[in-house]
Amino acid sequence: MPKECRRRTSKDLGLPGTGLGEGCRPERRAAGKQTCEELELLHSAAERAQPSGAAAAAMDAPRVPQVTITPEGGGSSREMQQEDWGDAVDGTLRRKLSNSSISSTGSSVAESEDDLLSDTESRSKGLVTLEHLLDAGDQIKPWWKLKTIVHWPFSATQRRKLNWVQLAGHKGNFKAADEGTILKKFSEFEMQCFEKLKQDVLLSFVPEYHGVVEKDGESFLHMTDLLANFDLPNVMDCKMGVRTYLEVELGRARERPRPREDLYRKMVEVDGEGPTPEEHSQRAVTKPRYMQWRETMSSTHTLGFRIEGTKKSDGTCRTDFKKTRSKQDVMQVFADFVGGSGTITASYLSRLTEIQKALKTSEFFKRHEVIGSSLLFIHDHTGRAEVWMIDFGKTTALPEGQTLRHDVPWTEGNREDGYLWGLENLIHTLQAVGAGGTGREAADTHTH
Ligand SMILES: Nc1ncnc2c1ncn2[C@@H]1O[C@H](COP(=O)(O)OP(=O)(O)OP(=O)(O)O)[C@@H](O)[C@H]1O
Ligand SMILES: O=P(O)(O)O[C@@H]1[C@H](O)[C@H](O)[C@@H](OP(=O)(O)O)[C@H](OP(=O)(O)O)[C@H]1O
Repeated sequence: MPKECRRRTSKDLGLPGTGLGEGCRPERRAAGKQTCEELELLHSAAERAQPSGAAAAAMDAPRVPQVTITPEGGGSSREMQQEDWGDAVDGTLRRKLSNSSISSTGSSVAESEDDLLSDTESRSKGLVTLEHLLDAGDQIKPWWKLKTIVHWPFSATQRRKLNWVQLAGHKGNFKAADEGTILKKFSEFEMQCFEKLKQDVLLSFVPEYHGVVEKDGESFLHMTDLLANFDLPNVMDCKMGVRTYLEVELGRARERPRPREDLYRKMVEVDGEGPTPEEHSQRAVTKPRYMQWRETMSSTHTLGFRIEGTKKSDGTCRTDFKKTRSKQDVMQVFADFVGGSGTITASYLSRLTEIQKALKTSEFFKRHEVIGSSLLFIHDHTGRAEVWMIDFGKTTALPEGQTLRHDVPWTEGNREDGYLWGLENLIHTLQAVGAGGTGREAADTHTH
């Protein structure tokens, strides 16, 4: 998601009480970022420029367009110059694209580039300790603009640190809150989604949302901790869809390629032959290039979802699924995760079927491009098993009147995300596990 959107302060949003310097990074904004309103404009403009391809074919053989972003000028990054804008068909759009910076992690491309050495280490790999953000005496300002008032009845015992499971995202994105709830770094897109979901059939499949809270000029989304009522939970995060980056990110990368050394290093760690000779020579890759490579290495392209991480009740965590691509590999991970329990598998399947049904009737889902969102699987020894939809940091509204099918191939401009197709494959995969499959015998089942 737009990182600056996540980090916006009350003052950015026209609210009283905090200074721009508190919590956010105004100097980074000034260095060429854009507002969420501008991003919405971008989406609309991109739509006008490339109307929906309305891919009619069912998604049984996903086409993955080759959208390769290569730096200009023999592979070196190029700063967009003011005079370049003169070439633009739509100068406003191009200027905004050149300034955009999008991610759902709360750290901008510029920030990541400032912080190359720590990127890999900064992503959560499982068990984390959440700090309580607020002290008992802190006053929470009502987020009046959003018509949300947050009450904060803190007691000393509730202020203890929380041992928690975070299978994806950047460390530090979450804080502990009062009992049974957590705080996630603010994202305007995610906040808007939570607000809209209040009136949607998907409401019972997303964490309960308690509004926005603010501390030291930084804003957070206050939501239910889905792990709170489990005893030594087993947790799995599956990132849904055939695509993990927004179309607008591609546009920006074309306008202003910014090869990143940290992403190059992450790529080489997994596959020394991943980078092209040019990328090897400059020791950097652009973000969409990295994201596309991640998608093809994992099951995102072949199945429409991928496993991000697992944590088991014995405390072991795994986030090394970058090369888990085939249906049999995915089945093996699931079989291990449910520990052979037919009851757990059946509960998960029943919940997934409910989610699938709700998605097919959801007005919200129809009108949003859902990118980078996950299904969070949680079960424990009591036999309780739940699946929840999380992470709407890159879920963006479509222009008025446009809808998506979510089960047809993506072609640039149609904004399809393949979420429903991925969900169907996920259900089939789990059914195969429930039928006794461990993954080893699945080589002959159909994968794409
Ligand atoms: N409401 C919740 N209750 C319990 N755990 C959660 C909740 N929301 C997120 N998590 C945990 O935190 C992890 C990261 O969540 P999320 O994807 O929302 O963060 P993010 O920073 O937006 O990640 P990314 O950078 O991958 O987009 C999840 O994998 C899950 O383990
Ligand atoms: O899983 P990996 O291999 O660690 O790669 C990260 C992953 O694809 C995240 O989804 C992405 O954040 P967004 O979804 O927020 O864009 C992040 O970009 P970032 O480095 O710009 O944060 C990548 O580094």
